[in-house]
Amino acid sequence: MAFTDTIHGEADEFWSAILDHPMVARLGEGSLDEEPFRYWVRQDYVYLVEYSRLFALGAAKAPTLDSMGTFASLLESTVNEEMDLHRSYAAEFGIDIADLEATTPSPTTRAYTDFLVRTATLGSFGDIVAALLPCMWGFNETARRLADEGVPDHDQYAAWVEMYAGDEFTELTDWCKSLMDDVAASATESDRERYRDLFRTSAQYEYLFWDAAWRREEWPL
Ligand SMILES: Cc1ncc(CN)c(N)n1
Repeated sequence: MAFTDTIHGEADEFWSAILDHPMVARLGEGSLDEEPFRYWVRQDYVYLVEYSRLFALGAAKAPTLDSMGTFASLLESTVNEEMDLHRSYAAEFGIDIADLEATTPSPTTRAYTDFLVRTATLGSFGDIVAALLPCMWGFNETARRLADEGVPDHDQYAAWVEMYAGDEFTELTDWCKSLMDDVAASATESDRERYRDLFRTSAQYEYLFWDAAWRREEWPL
């Protein structure tokens, strides 16, 4: 059985919990207040800077030229397309780019990105794919399920749903799933156990990232 089929049930529990979170549910309904969303935009921008390093490290460790090329284009599209969405949100909110880039990462952003970059630095190519998978699968699944209920009647939230439910992001997610399946097919049982653990950790952080935005989490001192 393909690796992503073996974790499908568990993954689904994470995506359902994320969908039920009030931050996500209200974004989908178009009723989310601007403040938590502004917080999310700032935190996600600094998250994406570190997340992009995952692609650079993935390209460096890629076992084939084909996967090296895809990691390079994922790096390019994150920095120039996905982050453009955030730059356009910032412009609409009157936040300038220097201010956006100077955002202090929250405890959750810091912990999540440290986990990703540590995994990419010390781990194998398979470890990188396992830690990356929930970032793509989770966003794509969340946005597609929200889109199934109807695109929110709110320009900024509609743009969010359209970007992450769109064909390009869906294709990249499918590619990431099949890459995970290929890597896991030739891995040992203990490698597969580690991939599962890395997948779970990133999926937990995906939930916590939404929750931190909802609570507008800050450092205590
Ligand atoms: C926290 C988080 N996870 C995933 C994605 C999708 N690249 C994102 N923008 N932010």
